[in-house]
Amino acid sequence: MGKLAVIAIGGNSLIKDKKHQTVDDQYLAVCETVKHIVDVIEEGYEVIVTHGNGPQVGFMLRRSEIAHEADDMHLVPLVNCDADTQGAIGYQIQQALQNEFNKRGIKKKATTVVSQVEVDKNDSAFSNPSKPIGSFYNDDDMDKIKKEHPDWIMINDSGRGYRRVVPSPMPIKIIEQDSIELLINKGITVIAVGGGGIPVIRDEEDNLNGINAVIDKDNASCLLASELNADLFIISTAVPNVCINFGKENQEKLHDISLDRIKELRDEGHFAPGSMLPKINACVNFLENGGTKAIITCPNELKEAVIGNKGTIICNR
Ligand SMILES: Nc1ncnc2c1ncn2[C@@H]1O[C@H](COP(=O)(O)OP(=O)(O)O)[C@@H](O)[C@H]1O
Ligand SMILES: NC(=O)OP(=O)(O)O
Repeated sequence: MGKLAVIAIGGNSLIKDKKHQTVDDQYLAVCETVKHIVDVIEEGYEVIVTHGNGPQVGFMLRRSEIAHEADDMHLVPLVNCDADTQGAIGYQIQQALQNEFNKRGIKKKATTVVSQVEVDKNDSAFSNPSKPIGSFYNDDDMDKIKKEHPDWIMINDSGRGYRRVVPSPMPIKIIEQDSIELLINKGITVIAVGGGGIPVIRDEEDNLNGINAVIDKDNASCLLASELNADLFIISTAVPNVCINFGKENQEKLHDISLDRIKELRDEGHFAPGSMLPKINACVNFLENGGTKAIITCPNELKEAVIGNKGTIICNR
């Protein structure tokens, strides 16, 4: 097998803005992102694509709640919304990859693996929801939300608006890891641990059971990249570079940076919880687990970042 890259695509990066969040809009964004992923494959990497589902799983949950409120339809549990988004987004990425391979005359196949990820039922995240999902709300919306949904827990998501949060336990084990490895060793481009994976817990009889949560896809992708000893861990998001003083007048892009320096900047509080901080932590964990190179950038700079010219490149040195 050639070099292995795990590329994690952000759920928000598949949705350009509030006016472009239909399924068709998302497919166009997937097709655009996939072109850049295939560029990386053409650079000689076998690729596992992982993806987020933050916005999508929130939309799906809300649809189910609205149908329940309006027409007494049954509710869809959050864990099943995870599974639904994994299938729906995986389908789009798989189809777009296959079409792009065919267009470029690349004899490769793409396959999505429905992935369960084990978590600890005693994870403190279950009593401390922190994962933003669904739509962004502004100050005016918040008055209505407080009245109509007093049970929702809301946070300010990196100054982009308010979002509902749900528990996000740490991933412990990727249940389908062997199948993913088997496929990648056959040269198949795999889409896996979508939405961070479907969270499951293990009971005393060793049975797996779904649990309502949304695993952070950066953490699950890091676990997969570390377990498979990936040569490269890439997080593709909406910004070309990680910045210090993000959103301020003195904002500065980070290019090449060492593991030690990024940890210092993290500890100084430069990276917003719920958005950039989990990405930084995932890269740090990947490098501390033996990885050598992690990249954070946007889809259209993926190839240049892999070559070493763009993006934020964090190295273990
Ligand atoms: N220090 C930072 N540097 C760059 N972007 C940051 C920083 N802090 C927060 N952000 C925000 O984090 C976003 C990425 O997080 P998010 O949208 O949650 O990711 P995802 O693409 O995985 O859905 C960026 O688009 C940017 O708005
Ligand atoms: N599950 C998850 O981490 O999704 P996002 O990357 O879309 O937030």
